[in-house]
Amino acid sequence: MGGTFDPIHHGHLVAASEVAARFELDEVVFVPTGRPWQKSRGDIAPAEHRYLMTVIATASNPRFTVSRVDIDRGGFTYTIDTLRELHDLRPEADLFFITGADALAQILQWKDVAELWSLAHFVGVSRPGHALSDDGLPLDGVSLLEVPALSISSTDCRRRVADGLPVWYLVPDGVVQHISKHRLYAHVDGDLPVAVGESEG
Ligand SMILES: Nc1ncnc2c1ncn2[C@@H]1O[C@H](COP(=O)(O)OP(=O)(O)OP(=O)(O)O)[C@@H](O)[C@H]1O
Ligand SMILES: O=C(O)c1ccc[n+]([C@@H]2O[C@H](COP(=O)([O-])O)[C@@H](O)[C@H]2O)c1
Repeated sequence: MGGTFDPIHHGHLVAASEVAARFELDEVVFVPTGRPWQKSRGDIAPAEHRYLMTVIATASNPRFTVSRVDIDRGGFTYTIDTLRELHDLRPEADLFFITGADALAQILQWKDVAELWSLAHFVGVSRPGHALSDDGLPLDGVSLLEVPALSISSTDCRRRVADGLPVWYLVPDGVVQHISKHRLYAHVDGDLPVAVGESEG
């Protein structure tokens, strides 16, 4: 499952858990983006913080792991590169790529989209507020799955932190503590950096 995970929340975790159960996956690899080219805001939290929060959030599940491939590659993150790299690392694995309904709706604009279908099977999951559709996508390349609806977004979590509202139970407890310890999201939608005293690496 690829994502900016800024921060990772229970919507991501429930979606991953449900896909793993329905498709009988051995492992779900969470891949935090390095530099997501389609997210226009300039205040994305440093990749190392997004990586650490993803590790913290997934640590208790033996089937969940986290990959640094997109962070370590540098430059903008494209799923075609993610899948090629994961395939090279694990040539024996059948790869599935989990995407929410909003991301799936944009997929025809992704880099080298025609090649994506040969590298992984895509699983589009439902997400409150977004229509889940495979219109225009290859039938054998994509499956759609209804997952328990959690109306949580990273955007809303960041805003809540900036407004002094709790994010307990929206994100895992350890992620609440990481955000608080490093004063992430103290400012959003402004010119100030996301993490006080740090910049995007
Ligand atoms: N609540 C949710 N239910 C199902 N899928 C989700 C949910 N939130 C995010 N996803 C999916 O998880 C993947 C990674 O999402 P991402 O890290 O961009 O989180 P986000 O909440 O959409 O972030 P932001 O609000 O910053 O855009 C995407 O494919 C997205 O569609
Ligand atoms: O490859 C692309 O062109 C592309 C464009 C937009 C998003 N993605 C991937 O989709 C996943 C979810 O992205 P995001 O920005 O919604 O967190 C993440 O793995 C991104 O790298 C990929």
